[in-house]
Amino acid sequence: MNSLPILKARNVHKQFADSSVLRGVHFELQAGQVHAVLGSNGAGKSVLMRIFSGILAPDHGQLLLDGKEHSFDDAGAARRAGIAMVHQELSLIPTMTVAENIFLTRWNDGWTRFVDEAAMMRAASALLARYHIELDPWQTVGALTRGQQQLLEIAKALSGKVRVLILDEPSANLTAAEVGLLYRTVKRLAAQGMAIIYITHRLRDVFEVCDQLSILRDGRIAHTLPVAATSAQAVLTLLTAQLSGASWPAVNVLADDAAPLLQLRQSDTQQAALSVRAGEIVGLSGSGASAMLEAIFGLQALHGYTLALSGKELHVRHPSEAIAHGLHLLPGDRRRAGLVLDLSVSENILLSLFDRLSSALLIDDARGQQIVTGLLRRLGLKTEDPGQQVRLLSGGHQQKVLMARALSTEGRILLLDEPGSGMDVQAQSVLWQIVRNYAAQGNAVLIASSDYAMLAALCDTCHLLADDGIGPPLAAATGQQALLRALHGTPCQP
Ligand SMILES: Nc1ncnc2c1ncn2[C@@H]1O[C@H](COP(=O)(O)OP(=O)(O)OP(=O)(O)O)[C@@H](O)[C@H]1O
Repeated sequence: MNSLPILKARNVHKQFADSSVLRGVHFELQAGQVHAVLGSNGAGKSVLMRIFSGILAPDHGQLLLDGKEHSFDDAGAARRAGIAMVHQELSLIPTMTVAENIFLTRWNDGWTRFVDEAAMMRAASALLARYHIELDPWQTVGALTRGQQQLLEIAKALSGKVRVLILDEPSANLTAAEVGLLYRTVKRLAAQGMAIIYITHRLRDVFEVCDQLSILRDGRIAHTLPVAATSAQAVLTLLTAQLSGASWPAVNVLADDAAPLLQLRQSDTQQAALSVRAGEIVGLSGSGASAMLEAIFGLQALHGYTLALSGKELHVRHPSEAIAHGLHLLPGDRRRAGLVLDLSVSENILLSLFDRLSSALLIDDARGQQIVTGLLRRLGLKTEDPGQQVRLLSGGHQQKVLMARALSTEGRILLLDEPGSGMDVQAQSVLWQIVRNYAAQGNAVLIASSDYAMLAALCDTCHLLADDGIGPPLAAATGQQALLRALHGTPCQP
C-alpha cells in the first residue's frame, strides 16, 4: 500500500498562547487503511484531528489531499473535501429519531423546512444498509445503547461523500459486546476503501482493527509502523519507557470478621450476590454494570437486590444520601455526568468538598488550594494553572480531575465506572496504583468495566453481570490468566 496518500500532513505546527502543542507533524494516510494514532494525554492527537477536519487552522504547515495542497476555512469545507470526524463526545439529540439525527445538519444545505419524512427515512435506511450498520431509522435515539449511539455518530459522519473518517476514541465507554460491533463496522468501512484514522488508548483496538500505527510525542510523530510488524509489548515500550511492569502494592484484604463495607443481597433470598470488604477491589463486567453502579449510588432504582453497607440494609434514593454514607461514584461519561466544563480545575475538584471547606458562607480558599495541589501532584496532572477552565483540558486530563475529586472525599467506598477510559497507558498505571493504595488503606472499591485485562490485573474478585443477574465470584486467587479466561469465557460476551 504505497500509492499516493489520500491525506498527508507536512510540518504542521499549532500553538495555544505559550503552549506549543504540535511542532512539525508529518503524517500520511492511505485509502483502505485503518491508521491508529496513539500518544499520552495532552499529546495533541485531538488538536491534530481538528486541524485535519477544518475545525482549527494550523499555524504553519500544509495539508495535502491526493497530493494537492488544501486549506480548510471551517469544518464544512473539510467535509466537502471528504473528511469527516466523529468526536469523543457524542452530539446526538436523544428525543429525535435515528434518521433525524443523521440528517440534522443537512437541513441547512438542501433539505427544505418542509421535510419529506418518508424520503428521509428511505435515505437513512439506504445509508445504514450501505455500511451494514444495524439501526432502525425510526428508533428514538434516547432508547439506544451507548454503542449504538456511537455507530449512529459514525453513520451521521458518513452521510456525505466521505473518504477520510476520523474516529476519536470510539471504543471508550462501550461494553465488550458493543466494542465487537464497532470493530466489525470499522473493518467493513476500510474494506470498502475508506481511509480511517483511529485515535485510541486501548492496545486491543490497535491489534484488532488497525493496520498502521503512529505515536505522537513531543509535538511530532515519533514512530510510524505497520501493526503486523510489532507486538503489544513493543508498542507499550514505545509509548512509555517508564512502565514499571504493573507493580502494584500487594493485596491487603483486612482479615477481620467485620461485615463487608458494601454488599448486594438478592432481594428475595437475602443471599449475598456481591461483597466488597475493606481492602478489596472487586470488578463487575457485562451489560448493565455501569447502571448497577448508578443504582448503588442512588441515581436509578436498584432492581432485584438490596444494598447493605457495613452489614446494615440501606435504601439510597439520592446521590446525596450515598455520599453521606461514604460512597463516591466516578462516572463513566465524564462530560455528561461529572464535570462542570465552565468551572476551573480547582473548582471541579473541590465541588464535593464545599460543605466541609465552608463555614458561615466563607470558603477556606487556602485549604482548598492545598488539597488541589496535593491531589494534582499525586495524579500527575500537568496543568500549571488549577484556575484553567476544565473545558480546555484534554480528555484524559479531564478524567484525572474527576478522579482527584473522588479521592478528595473521605468516603470509604469508591465506585469506578470505566475508570481508565480516555487515559494513556502511563496515566492508567499511575491511576491503578492510586486505586490499589486507596484499597490498601482499608477502603473498598467496586469497578464496572469491559476492560478484562485491567480487571484481571487489578481486582481481587470479579463478577459477570448477565440477564439473570450477578454471577458468582471469579477469584483472582487462581491467578490473573485464569481470571482473564473466566471473564472471556462468558456466553454473554463475544
Ligand atoms: N482551544 C484550546 N485552547 C487552549 N489549549 C488547548 C485548546 N485545545 C487543546 N488545548 C491543549 O492542547 C493540548 C493537547 O490537547 P489534545 O486534546 O489534542 O490532547 P490529546 O492528545 O487528544 O489527549 P487525550 O488523550 O487526553 O484526549 C492540551 O494540553 C490541551 O489543554
